Amino acid sequence: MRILKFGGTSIGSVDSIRSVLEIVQKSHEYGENPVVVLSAMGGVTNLLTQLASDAAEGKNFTEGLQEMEARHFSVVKQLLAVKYQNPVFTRLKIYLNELEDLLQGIFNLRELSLQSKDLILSYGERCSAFLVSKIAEQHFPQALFVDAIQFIRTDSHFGSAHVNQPLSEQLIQAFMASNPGKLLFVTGFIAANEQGRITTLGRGGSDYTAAIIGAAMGAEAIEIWTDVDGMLTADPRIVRKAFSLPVLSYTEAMELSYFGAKVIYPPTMIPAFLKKIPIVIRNTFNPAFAGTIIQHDGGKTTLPIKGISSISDISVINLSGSGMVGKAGFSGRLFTLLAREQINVVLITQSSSEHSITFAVHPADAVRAKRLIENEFELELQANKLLEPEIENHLSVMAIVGENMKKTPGISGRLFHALGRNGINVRAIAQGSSEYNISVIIAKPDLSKALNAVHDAFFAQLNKTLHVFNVGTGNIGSTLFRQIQDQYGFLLDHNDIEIKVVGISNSRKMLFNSEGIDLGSWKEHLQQDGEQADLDGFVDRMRAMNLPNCVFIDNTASEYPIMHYEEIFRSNISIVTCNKIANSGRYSQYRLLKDTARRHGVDFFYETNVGAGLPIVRVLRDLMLSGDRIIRIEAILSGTISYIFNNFNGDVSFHDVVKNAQELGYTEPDPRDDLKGTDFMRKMLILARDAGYSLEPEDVQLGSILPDACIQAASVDEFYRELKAADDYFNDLKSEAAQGNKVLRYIGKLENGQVSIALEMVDHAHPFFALSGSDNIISFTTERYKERPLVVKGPGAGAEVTAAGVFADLVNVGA
Ligand SMILES: NC(=O)c1ccc[n+]([C@@H]2O[C@H](COP(=O)([O-])OP(=O)(O)OC[C@H]3O[C@@H](n4cnc5c(N)ncnc54)[C@H](O)[C@@H]3O)[C@@H](O)[C@H]2O)c1
Ligand SMILES: N[C@@H](CCO)C(=O)O
Ligand code: NA
Repeated sequence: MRILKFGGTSIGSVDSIRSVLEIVQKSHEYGENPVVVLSAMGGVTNLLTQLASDAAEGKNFTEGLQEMEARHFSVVKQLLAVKYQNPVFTRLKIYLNELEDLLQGIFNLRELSLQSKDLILSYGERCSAFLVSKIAEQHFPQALFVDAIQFIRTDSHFGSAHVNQPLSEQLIQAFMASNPGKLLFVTGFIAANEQGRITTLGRGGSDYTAAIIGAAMGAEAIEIWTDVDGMLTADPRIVRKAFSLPVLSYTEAMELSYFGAKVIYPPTMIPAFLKKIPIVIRNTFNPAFAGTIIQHDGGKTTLPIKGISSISDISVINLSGSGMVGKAGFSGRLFTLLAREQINVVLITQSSSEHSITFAVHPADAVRAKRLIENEFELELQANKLLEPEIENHLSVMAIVGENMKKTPGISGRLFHALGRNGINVRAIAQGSSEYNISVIIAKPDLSKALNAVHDAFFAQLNKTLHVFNVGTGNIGSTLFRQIQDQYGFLLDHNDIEIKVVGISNSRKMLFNSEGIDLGSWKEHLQQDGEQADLDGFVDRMRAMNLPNCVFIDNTASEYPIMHYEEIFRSNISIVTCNKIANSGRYSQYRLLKDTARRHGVDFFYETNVGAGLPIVRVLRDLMLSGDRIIRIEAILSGTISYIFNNFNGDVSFHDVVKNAQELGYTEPDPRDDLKGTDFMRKMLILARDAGYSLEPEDVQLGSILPDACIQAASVDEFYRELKAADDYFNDLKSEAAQGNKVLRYIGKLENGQVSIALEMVDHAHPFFALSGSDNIISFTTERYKERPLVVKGPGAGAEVTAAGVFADLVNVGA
């Protein structure tokens, strides 16, 4: 036999009642008649509570009664054939008249006892169960309405009565034996005391009814039909990626329910737990879904934890002082006191030095708890053996739960790594020795970030989400967006990485969307919905959004974003940048940024600072980390100048080749940065620093390829005019080289801690002779690559290869 319990939302509307009957039908086809337990129609219990208190306060309750009638009558009209309607109306009318009389009595007396309130609430379940039984009777002649007051016996603790389990079981068994072959529709939540007065079972009451009947009948399962897909890994309103768990043990379900998950109320599980009857959580609105089975063991699963639960508002009380050290009985007194005063202690931690005890309570209890402690420990306080108890508010508890964590090392490591990497400070920690649960206390504003980060850390085989804030939407930025969009599905399917661009800014506008900006139409969105750009505001907003796995990408050539790098790292946000200015300014700044990133455990990736997407920064880092020593670096690292010299032949003028390079996206936004050698200087400086030399920009010996007039030009346009005027100068250079069968190459060198860059003419014997397009080349001569250097060569400029390099850095964040 199965017990099917339907909550208020499941019978809240005509459509949902239809689904309920289909579910009953299926279950009926499956085997014997199920027992159906019903709550009041959605919202009716609240309505009745309101009516009762209105009546007690002498307020008019007629309108509410009419609403109660209308809700039930409208179901009758829609779901019962006309010929069956009258007797049902009559019976409902009788209930409603009784209810009205009761309310009138309360109104007259201006008094509402718990006993009368239970009686009033009982009409919710009685009307719903009766009504649904009558609708069912049209298809199932064996349907029978049952008022559970006939067989569930409780004490007289009105409002939340205790069930007399043995007696109730006997009565239930007797009732079932005398009603064979019936399909029972039973009222949930309500019962009766020994005098036959109506009582209610408190929170989770209808689930409890189902569990009691299930236990009495040794049911094969108790199905709790609700409006969610079962127990989820986390609160889906906060963690979008939360998913339904197929199997949980009773203990796990209790731990998860204790902190937050409102799907079931743990005490209702006890009768089922004792008889090892599985409880299945199912969704009335998605009946095809299997839901969650709560059973004796947690099932076979590879998941290290089952879920993450939380309480968003909690207060912590901290007690410290020498008075507790080595004093047996101190914590006994403390917690006995709190228990006696009905203060629920959510979590306790004590350090092994025994110098302090920290415990968490609900905020409403905090001040009272502090006063109680002050009274109880007055002597200790006076003698300074105990310091004033301190209350801290605005905190949350987050707990990871699962039986698999038992005896599995590394679980807490993973938890704290995820928290630490995201800059979440842990205020207190508790782990029960049962090892089902590790709880941490954190600041309330961090809760959402913590839940998401920890969810990703434990369920990462399902994917990790990188939240990207990008400044700069020019050549590189816009190409990167296109690449991310093209690659989105692949990354998700094959690497379980999801990239959400949640903030975009250029120098005119900025736009945010924590769900991710549609990269197919970012331009239009930014144009239409963007706010006025403001870099301070952009960074502030990024921090305020407080998203997990957050990455700031700098795709500008501006010095302004760099001023924020340090505070961005301090906010535990990683940075990926193709902007070379940060690493090629003062050495102290380079050092500070690297150290800050390291101290905060976040990534600072800038592969595209040298040779665009070519692996150069990475190669140098690996050489250094593995203990190699750089003897010499020789390189051509200006894609623009490479392109120019490779295409400055025949009749074409130097001026036109430069223009071409700019059109092809090789140059810096201001091409003089390339031609003056500034861009190359920056790259050599970055390499030298990464190789261990603390050089300043002025330490680089920079030979120019431009005549002074071009360098001094006031604007880009004027620069191009000067360039045209300098045609002869460049033609002379070209023919001089050609005469010696040589080519022009702008070559950088690092040797003995010295960096120089100079224009050279090289012949075919030189390894840099044969280059084409915008190719870069770099050769590392090291202790290990001494005879033949390690060489990296390929296109070192252009939007595609650069954006691809930024993209690669991005996906490596947190790897
Ligand atoms: N082109 C290449 O091959 C290559 C290779 C490696 C690195 N890079 C680097 O890529 C970066 C971008 O180059 P690009 O060609 O895309 O430049 P671009 O001029 O096309 O785009 C620059 C973008 O930055 C934005 N911007 C400038 N200042 C800003 C500010 N203060 N706040 C917000 N946004 C701001 C602009 O609005 C624009 O959207 C440069 O740092 C360059 O050195 C380029
Ligand atoms: N402007 C740069 C882009 C690559 O950093 C170049 O020409 O090399
Ligand atoms: Na590179």
